[in-house]
Amino acid sequence: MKLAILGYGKMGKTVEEIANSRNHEIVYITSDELDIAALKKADVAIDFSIPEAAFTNITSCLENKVAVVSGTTGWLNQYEEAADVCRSESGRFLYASNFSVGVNVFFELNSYLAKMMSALEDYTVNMKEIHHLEKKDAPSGTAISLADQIINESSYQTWNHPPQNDKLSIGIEAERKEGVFGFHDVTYDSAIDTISISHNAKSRKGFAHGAVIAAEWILNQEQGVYSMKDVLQLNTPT
Ligand SMILES: NC(=O)C1=CN([C@@H]2O[C@H](COP(=O)(O)OP(=O)(O)OC[C@H]3O[C@@H](n4cnc5c(N)ncnc54)[C@H](O)[C@@H]3O)[C@@H](O)[C@H]2O)C=CC1
Ligand SMILES: O=C(O)C1=N[C@H](C(=O)O)C[C@H](O)C1
Repeated sequence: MKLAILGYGKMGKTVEEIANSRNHEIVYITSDELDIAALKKADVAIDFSIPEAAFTNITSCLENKVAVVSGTTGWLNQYEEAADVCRSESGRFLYASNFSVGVNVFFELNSYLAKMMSALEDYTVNMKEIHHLEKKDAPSGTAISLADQIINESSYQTWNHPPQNDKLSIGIEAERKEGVFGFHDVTYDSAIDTISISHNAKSRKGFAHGAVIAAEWILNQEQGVYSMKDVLQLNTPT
């Protein structure tokens, strides 16, 4: 596959490593505004840039018939607009707040647990994420996905950060700490006991591996707006 890497920071460099190990050809790397002629040499672009650049990077790919996989967080207020551009350009677009296989299993577990807990009124849910000091956005995209999954399965209506004590809103705590690649915890608490599920990333390799797998997958798809659920086809309980 001919690959473009949009955003050559911590994730862009890890994607390069994984893509090389899977014998893909990297035809374009940028950490700046796109050179469209160079971009058009790629079959698929992988975007791990900054919140301010993600929307333009994604829509430029779609307008130039390059399939695009994005993991940049902090720009999702424009997600529906990007999906509309994908549809009107008959393009291929996949976004994931977290590409690691383990987190995608954790997402399924989170939805399942939320459904089970929704009838148990003695418990309140709260969430915590911890990331490295350079992270620009808070709460993390993954934490927002986890909160949205709980909202879909329960009477919670929204989330807030920093956390407030509110029966209708899920409190999300965010901590920034040297060397943490990504930690997420969902806790249900009552006067009697506590139930917690958590995921801890040991490096950035899982995120980059998932993004390259998604790029390989989207290369063989028809036009559409996709998620990691489509790629992984996890065997989830109903
Ligand atoms: N979905 C997932 O699995 C994961 C998502 N992320 C997200 O990916 C993003 C990048 O993370 P890191 O690599 O850690 O950040 P980073 O700060 O190390 O790298 C971002 C890079 O983008 C570059 N950049 C700035 N303007 C650009 C533009 N117009 N076009 C292309 N690149 C541009 C910056 O110069 C920098 O090199 C963040 O939003 C982060 O939250 C990070 C890890 C996993
Ligand atoms: O910035 C990061 O590093 C990460 N960002 C993503 C997020 O915001 O959820 C995914 C992962 O947790 C690492």
